[in-house]
Amino acid sequence: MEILFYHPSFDNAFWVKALREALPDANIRVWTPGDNAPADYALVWHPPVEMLEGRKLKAVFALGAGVDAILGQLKAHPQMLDAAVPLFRLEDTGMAQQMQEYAVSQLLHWFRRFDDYQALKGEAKWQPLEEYAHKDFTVGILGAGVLGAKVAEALRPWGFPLRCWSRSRKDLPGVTSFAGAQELGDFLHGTRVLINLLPNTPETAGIINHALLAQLEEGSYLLNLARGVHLVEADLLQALESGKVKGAMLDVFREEPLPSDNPLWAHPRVAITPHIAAVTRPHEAIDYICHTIRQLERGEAVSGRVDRARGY
Ligand SMILES: NC(=O)C1=CN([C@@H]2O[C@H](COP(=O)(O)OP(=O)(O)OC[C@H]3O[C@@H](n4cnc5c(N)ncnc54)[C@H](OP(=O)(O)O)[C@@H]3O)[C@@H](O)[C@H]2O)C=CC1
Ligand SMILES: O=C(O)C(=O)CO
Repeated sequence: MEILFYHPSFDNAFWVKALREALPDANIRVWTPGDNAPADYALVWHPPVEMLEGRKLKAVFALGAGVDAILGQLKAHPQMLDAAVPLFRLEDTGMAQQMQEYAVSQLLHWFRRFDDYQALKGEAKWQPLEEYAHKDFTVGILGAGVLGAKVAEALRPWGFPLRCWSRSRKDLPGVTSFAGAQELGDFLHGTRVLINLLPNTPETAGIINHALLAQLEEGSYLLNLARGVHLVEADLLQALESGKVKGAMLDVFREEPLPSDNPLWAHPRVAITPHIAAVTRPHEAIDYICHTIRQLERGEAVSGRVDRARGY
C-alpha cells in the first residue's frame, strides 16, 4: 500500500513516523514536485494540483475539518481528482474539545462583562457593573454539525438559552433547532451571541453581513470560528460602531495572516486569534485515517466522506 502525504506547514517527519507506526505494512512518502509514482491514498492539506492530477487513488483524506480549499481547487481544476475518488475529512478528532474551550471561555468572558471591566481598568475605575441575566443571553450557533453540536453540548450546563441553525432539523438536548433559509430570521431574532461553525460553501459565503447582523439583539456578540469568508468585515465594523454588536472574537479571516493594516487589529472591542481555534491533532487524526483506510481495504462502510455537491 502506497500513501502520499502533503501539508504545507506540518512537521512531515513527525507525521510520516506516526503514520508508519500506525500502518507498518504501508509505504508512506512525502510528496514532492515531480513525484508521479503510483499511490493508493493521499493525505493532504491545500495540495498542489499536480500532486493529485491523473492519479488513480482509492481515497483522499483532508487533514482538517473544512474542505473548502480542496473543493475550490477542484472547481477550478476538475481534472485534479476523478469524481469517483472519495474525499474524506476529519470529523472532530480532537477538534471539538478545542472549539468547546474557545466558545465557553469567550461566552463567559462576555457574560460576566470582563471586557467592560478590562476597559474600566484602563481608566483605573473601581466600578461594579449591572450583571447580565442568562435569559437575556441567548446563544445561537450557525452550523450544528460535528463541531457545532459539541459546542452546544458544552454550553448547556451554563444556563443560557441555546439555539442552532442548520440545513436539516436537529434534535439536540436543550437546543432549539432552526432549519433552512426560511427559518434563519426566527433563529436570529432574540439571539445575543452568534457563534459561527458553518462550512464555507457558495450558500454560506458572506452570510454574516449587515442584513444578518441587523436581526440580532442590540449589544450582541459575534464569535467566528469557521471561515473568514463568511464575514463581511466592513459590515461588522459598522455594527460595532452603531452598538448593534458590542464585541467580536475572530479566529479566521478572508486573508490570512491578517494584514497588519486591517482595522480589526486596532478595534478595542475585537479580539483576534490566528486561526488556532481547533488545530488538527496528529494522533487522533491518524487513528481515524488509518481506521478508515483499513475499512476501505476490507470493503466496509466508512464515515467522514465529503459530499462534493453540497460542499461539505
Ligand atoms: N477555525 C478553526 O480552527 C477551524 C474551523 N473549522 C470550520 O468549522 C466548520 C464546521 O466543521 P464541522 O462541524 O466539522 O462541519 P459539519 O459538516 O459537521 O457541520 C456543518 C454544519 O453546517 C450546516 N450547514 C451547511 N451548509 C448550510 C447551509 N447552507 N445552511 C444552513 N446550515 C448549513 C450543516 O447542516 P446539516 O447538518 O443540516 O447538513 C451542519 O450542521 C468547518 O467547515 C470549518 O470551516 C473547523 C475546524 C477548525
Ligand atoms: O480543520 C479546519 O478546517 C481548520 O480550519 C483547521 O485549521
